[in-house]
Amino acid sequence: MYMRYFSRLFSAMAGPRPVVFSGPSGAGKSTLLKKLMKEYDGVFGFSVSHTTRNPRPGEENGKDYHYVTREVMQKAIDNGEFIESAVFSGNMYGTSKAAVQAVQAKNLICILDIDMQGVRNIKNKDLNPLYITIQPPSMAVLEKRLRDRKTETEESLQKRLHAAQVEMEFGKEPNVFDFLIINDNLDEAYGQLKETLREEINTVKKVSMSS
Ligand SMILES: Nc1nc2c(ncn2[C@@H]2O[C@H](COP(=O)(O)OP(=O)(O)O)[C@@H](O)[C@H]2O)c(=O)[nH]1
Ligand SMILES: Nc1ncnc2c1ncn2[C@@H]1O[C@H](COP(=O)(O)OP(=O)(O)O)[C@@H](O)[C@H]1O
Repeated sequence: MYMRYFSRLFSAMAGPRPVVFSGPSGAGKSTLLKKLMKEYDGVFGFSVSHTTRNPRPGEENGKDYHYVTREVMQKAIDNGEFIESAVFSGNMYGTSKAAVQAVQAKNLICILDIDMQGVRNIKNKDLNPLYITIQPPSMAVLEKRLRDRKTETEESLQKRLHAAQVEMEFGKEPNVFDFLIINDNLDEAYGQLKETLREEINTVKKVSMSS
């Protein structure tokens, strides 16, 4: 009872509750997140992860990711600068403490886009986020979207598809995610996402209006 009270009080002091987005590569996480952040400017802030993968055309260093070498990333991990890190499809990815603090310092809802290893690791930390999994309607649709995105080589595509099967199973595990959204029709999935986050959005809007 007291524990729950104090953990709520602590969360309130740390600002709004962060939101974790997970799900297979190609499920539509970035598409949905970008729409959300555009519509609700000043409500959400993106936790900019570090990665050793190369930037894609149109991606910006410091906005989509911090693009770093393995050496730099490993050193920062060893220095205790990361909340969590993982290897996905042969590249390192991780959430730095600074990335989350930068968003929380502005009293915004911190959005994390992380894989299932990240979800497992964050569960053991005191971030206390809401967990949302974004899933594709089927493996065939996922493959088509990933191919049409034209960001992957055949090799990295195959790695992503393999990982996607595991991520899809993980999405069904009980007691991991608070919400599951199937991204079939984009507008419908986006509507569900907004509905899911309505309470959080209204809380942040009220606080920013009263300050
Ligand atoms: N654990 C963890 N996973 C991350 C992080 N940043 C991104 N990811 C995940 O890494 C995977 C690959 O991301 P990316 O290379 O951008 O490819 P995409 O998901 O196909 O657009 C996705 O599942 C992301 O959710 C992070 O900081 N930590
Ligand atoms: N509902 C949808 N219908 C059709 N295409 C979609 C839909 N959602 C996303 N896409 C497209 O599918 C591809 C993968 O989406 P993306 O947001 O990059 O996924 P993720 O961030 O989960 O890897 C992108 O090219 C995107 O434009």
